[in-house]
Amino acid sequence: MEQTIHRGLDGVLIDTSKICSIDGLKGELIYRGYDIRELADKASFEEVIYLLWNGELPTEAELHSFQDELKPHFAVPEEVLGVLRLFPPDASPMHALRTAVSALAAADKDRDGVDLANVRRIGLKLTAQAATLTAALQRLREGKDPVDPHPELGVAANFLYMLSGEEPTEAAVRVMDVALVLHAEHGSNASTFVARATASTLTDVYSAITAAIGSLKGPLHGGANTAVMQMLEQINGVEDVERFVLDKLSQEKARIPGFGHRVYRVLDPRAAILEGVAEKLAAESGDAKWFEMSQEMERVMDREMERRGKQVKPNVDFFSASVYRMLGFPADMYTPIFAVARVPGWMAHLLEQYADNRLMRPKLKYEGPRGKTFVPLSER
Ligand SMILES: CC(=O)SCCNC(=O)CCNC(=O)[C@H](O)C(C)(C)COP(=O)(O)OP(=O)(O)OC[C@H]1O[C@@H](n2cnc3c(N)ncnc32)[C@H](O)[C@@H]1OP(=O)(O)O
Ligand SMILES: O=C([O-])CC(=O)C(=O)O
Repeated sequence: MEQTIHRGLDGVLIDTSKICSIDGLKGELIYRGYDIRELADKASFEEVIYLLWNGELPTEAELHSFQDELKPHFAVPEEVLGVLRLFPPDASPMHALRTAVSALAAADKDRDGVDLANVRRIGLKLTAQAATLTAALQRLREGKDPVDPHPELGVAANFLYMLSGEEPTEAAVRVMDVALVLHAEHGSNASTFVARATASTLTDVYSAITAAIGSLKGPLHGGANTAVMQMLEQINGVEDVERFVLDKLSQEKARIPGFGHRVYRVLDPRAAILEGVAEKLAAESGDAKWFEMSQEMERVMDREMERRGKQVKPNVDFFSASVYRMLGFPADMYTPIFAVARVPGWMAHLLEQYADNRLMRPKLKYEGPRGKTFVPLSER
């Protein structure tokens, strides 16, 4: 029987889900019924985590009790901080984060349980500890000791606190919160699919999240935010953007990081929000260089893609790069920060997967040889 091949699983529905809806033609992103624009404007990261895991926004009392549940989980065992020290400074921080998250299983007696209460407990732990590990990693790369988590702060504020050792301003926490909310969830993207496929064997949460971090690292996925800043750093100001883009596009199979998306044919709504955040930060800081270069690149790409008849617009990784730059983060830390934001999204999908599991096992169309005669080793 002739079977259709969907390379890259393009357009393939693998299951039903109640978590996230994306309309790539309208540029619409919805978490559990709420438009991302409204959530980015009005909700904290913790409210969004609660929403993703429970299907409803929390009441004030529910939010406080959720925050209280999360706070004790930030501390990371000393041995796991030691895992971060194993990596040389020039290794991608995603290798260190992935390995340390995997090592967190060592200190967890109930590391294998996939009943929903245990999955949720590990979800709280990984949400808090991904932030701690990412901040600690950056401190170690700067030759400084990690800062213990603040017992009273949530994810955005604690992350900034553990980076600098100082309580962050309300404005910085708000920008961080918006970035975390925007990156928290995006349907069956590559890393979430990997998390769900891994969990579908009924293996543990640590294995699924470790696999997802490995998938997020790639330059076609979360790794693109680092690649965007590394690209901007190669360009000599706004005047040089057009030359750079045209040079790049003249190369075969060239991809400009931060542009294009498997689902969006119009502007990614998260990119539009981050563009606004970047513009505001540029005006406040007086350092508009990265924002202006990004805007010029968007203009040149719009013109060139339209000329080529392609619908390729900025994605979430494009303007997050200049936002993170203005918050003072080094380029290669952008993808670990994406992972911190995405852990709760992955966890929402693991809760859904474990609640009603079916082993994921697609097929490949075999096109190799058949009927070969085995020749003994001594005669080959
Ligand atoms: C959080 C996230 O994961 S968001 C995505 C982050 N990734 C990036 O920013 C990396 C750069 N972008 C890309 O490589 C791609 O756009 C992807 C991988 C994200 C999506 O790829 P696909 O859905 O497979 O689209 P595909 O690669 O088929 O592109 C369609 C056309 O647009 C063009 N195109 C797509 N993205 C780009 C880009 N970034 N730069 C230049 N041209 C592009 C391609 O040349 C292609 O044309 P062709 O059919 O003539 O070859
Ligand atoms: O949905 C995708 O393919 C990639 C993406 O934007 C995300 O994971 O945020």
